Amino acid sequence: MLFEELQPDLQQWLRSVVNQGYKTEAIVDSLRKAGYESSVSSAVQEDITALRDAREKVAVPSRNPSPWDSGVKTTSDREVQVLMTAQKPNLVLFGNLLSGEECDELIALSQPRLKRSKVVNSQSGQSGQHAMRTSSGAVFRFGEFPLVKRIEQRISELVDIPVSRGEGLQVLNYAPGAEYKPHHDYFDPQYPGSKKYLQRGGQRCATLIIYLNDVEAGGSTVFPSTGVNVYPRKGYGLFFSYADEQGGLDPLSLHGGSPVIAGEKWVATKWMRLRDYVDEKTGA
Ligand SMILES: O=C(O)CCC(=O)C(=O)O
Ligand SMILES: [Fe+2]
Repeated sequence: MLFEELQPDLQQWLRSVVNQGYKTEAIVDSLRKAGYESSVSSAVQEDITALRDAREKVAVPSRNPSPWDSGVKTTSDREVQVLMTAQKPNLVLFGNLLSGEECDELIALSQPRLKRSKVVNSQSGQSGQHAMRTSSGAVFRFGEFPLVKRIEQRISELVDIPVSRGEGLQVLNYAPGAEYKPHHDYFDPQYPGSKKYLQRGGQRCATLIIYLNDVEAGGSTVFPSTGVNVYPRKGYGLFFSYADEQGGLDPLSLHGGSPVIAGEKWVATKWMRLRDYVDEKTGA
């Protein structure tokens, strides 16, 4: 039985017990005790093996000493705080990444071009509106405004990924009730719709979400497979990486923007590729 065909609750439980290191026999045994038929419990054995293999292939090995050990990272124009790191998934929470004025200016620049956000259909590769992503968004071309150029340069120095490997900076706005349901930012190579995206700069390997305002309630960035939950704070940034050169992808990077309960939420997202990114419209 394919992992995707299992009940979502069962998928989540399996991920969690595999991540906690439980042995296959113990997991299957628990399923039997919980009343699952033996045909189901034996069918999930393959899924368990696949989950474990994927975990072992996880991107970005931990570096020792870590580049974040000093708790700050000084770029050519800013001293950014390193507030928290994790390895599974590999993430870093930054403070003081943007000033309050920079956040406000980015929101103002995006406002005239906000449009309902889209998602990519994994089968067809077409992008379109979907209930799983109910934000509005705007995309900037490389260095389109001096502020965008400055932020792109700062991000590149901060996470050590060349500007040329970044997709255009996106600003997203979530009204109350809007959300981005859990998803992976990488393109799963087993789906036909991923092909054309993978051709433009290779796999997506990392994401930086910059929070542009404080949200009154809700709107956290949540990683359901690990229980990590990050609340938006103006000027903070959340970086996570999930793909390596060998094709390893980290399923634990599953994440979403939880529904805004009160107020609104503004973020800027920078997605990064393994190779130089080729823009669809400009071809460069
Ligand atoms: O809004 C968020 O917290 C998540 C955004 C996100 O997942 C993305 O832009 O890829
Ligand atoms: Fe995402």
